[in-house]
Formats: sequence, structure tokens, C-alpha cells
Amino acid sequence: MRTATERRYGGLRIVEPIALPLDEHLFDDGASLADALAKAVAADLRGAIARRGSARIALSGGSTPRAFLTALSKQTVDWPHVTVLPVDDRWVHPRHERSNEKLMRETLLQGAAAAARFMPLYRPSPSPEAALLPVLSRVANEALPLDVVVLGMGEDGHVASLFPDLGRDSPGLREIGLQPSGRAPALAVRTANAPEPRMTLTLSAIFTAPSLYLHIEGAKKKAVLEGAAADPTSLLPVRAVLAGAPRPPSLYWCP
Ligand SMILES: O=C(O)[C@H](O)[C@@H](O)[C@H](O)[C@H](O)COP(=O)(O)O
Repeated sequence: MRTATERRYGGLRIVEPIALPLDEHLFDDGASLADALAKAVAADLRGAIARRGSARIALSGGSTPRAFLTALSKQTVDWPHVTVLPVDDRWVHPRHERSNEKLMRETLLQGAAAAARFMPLYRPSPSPEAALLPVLSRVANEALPLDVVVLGMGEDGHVASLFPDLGRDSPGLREIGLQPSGRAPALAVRTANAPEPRMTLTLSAIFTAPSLYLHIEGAKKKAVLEGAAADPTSLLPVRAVLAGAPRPPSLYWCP
């Protein structure tokens, strides 16, 4: 029985096992998951600060992480030494209801955690493409290497703003977004799967973090994830995460 398959990113040849491992943590409900994930992430941040004097964390937005972000805000961390950035953001004003920056300011950046340094991906520019160079420079110079990343996942198997149709109009974007290393740390994205343009970190940036978490809730998302983990021909972005991550992500999930 074949136990490995090959994937190519341009000249890079990735040999990956057929069924990809998952470091799985199952919880009864979102509240107990949020508390456990907040404690684990806070410990990672304290460890990075102890080793290097500072910590950098990239967090996903959307609807799932609200309870986790609020729980993380309450953890004991030396927040002035922490840089927080979104894994991705919608290209909307930071006061817009769909802004991930707005979500993080309302949940995580409260109380003592408000002292953390926040690095937005959104800038007052007409498009993410027009803002890409300054975002690339700031992420590369001030956010990398990351210490912790918490990814969510859509029911279509997207992570960050790396959607299944990435590269449909411009094939090179798929390689930039999903190649495990050696590519630009951020990308401007337009997709049929979301109502607004996006700015997103790429896997090259995401995989700089030694602590990588995948936070999903619901049986449907779990089925999508397991399907991608088991199918070496899957083109879902979450498969590229499982196949390319330097170590299996820690899956925190509840039905
Ligand atoms: O901007 C975003 O939408 C997120 O960063 C994205 O990657 C999110 O993790 C998934 O879309 C899941 O979103 P839900 O939690 O809303 O299902």
C-alpha cells in the first residue's frame, strides 16, 4: 500500500504521507475549548517572552474564535511584550462589523491585554493590492518569525484567506499562498467565496511559528478536515497546512 504521495510547488517537491497526522484535542463545548486553548496559547506566549523577551502571535478572525479571544485576554501574560496581528483581514474599515481588527480590539485587546502591540493588516488604502508593499515590509520586519498562530477553517476548507479558488485568475498566487516556505509573507486576495477583498498571511509566514493551532467547531468542519487529511489528492488549502506544517498542528475542536 502506498504510504506517501508527491506534491510539487514549482520546483519544490514535497513528499507527504497519505493520511496526515492530527494532534487532536476534543472538547464537549466551545466554552471549555476556549478556556483550554487560551491557557495553552498563553503558556506559549510566556515561553517565548522568557526565551527572547517578546512574543508574536497571529490570530484568525471570523465567528468561531470570539470566546477564545475573550478567554485569552484574561490570561496572565506580559502583554506589553506581545505583538498581535490578524492571520488575515477583510478589506473593510476597522469599525466595520466584518473587520477582524474590530473583533480583536473588542475581545482580546481589553484589560491588561490592551497593552499588547497590535499590528493591523488593514490600511486606509483603496485596495489590498495597493497596500501590499507596506504590509509585506512591516510583516517581514516586525512580525516574523511568529511564535504562535491560531488558524480557523471554513466549511470549504479555507484557512486564513487562502481559499480553494486561490490562483484561479492568477496561477502564481496559489504557489505564493500555499508553498510551505520561501515565499512572500502576505498576499492580497480576491475570491468568489467571500464578499470583500482580503489581505492574508501566507503559509510561508504561518509556518514560522513553532506553535500552530487549528481551532474548529462543528461536525461539518471536522468532516471536511478529516477528508482533507485522508486524501492526498485534496487541493483544499487546509490539506496544504497539514502536509506542509513543520509539525502537525494542534487541533482544538468540539462538535
Ligand atoms: O477572516 C476570516 O474569516 C478568518 O480568518 C477565516 O480564516 C476563518 O477562520 C474562517 O473563515 C472560519 O470562520 P468562522 O469562524 O466564521 O466559521
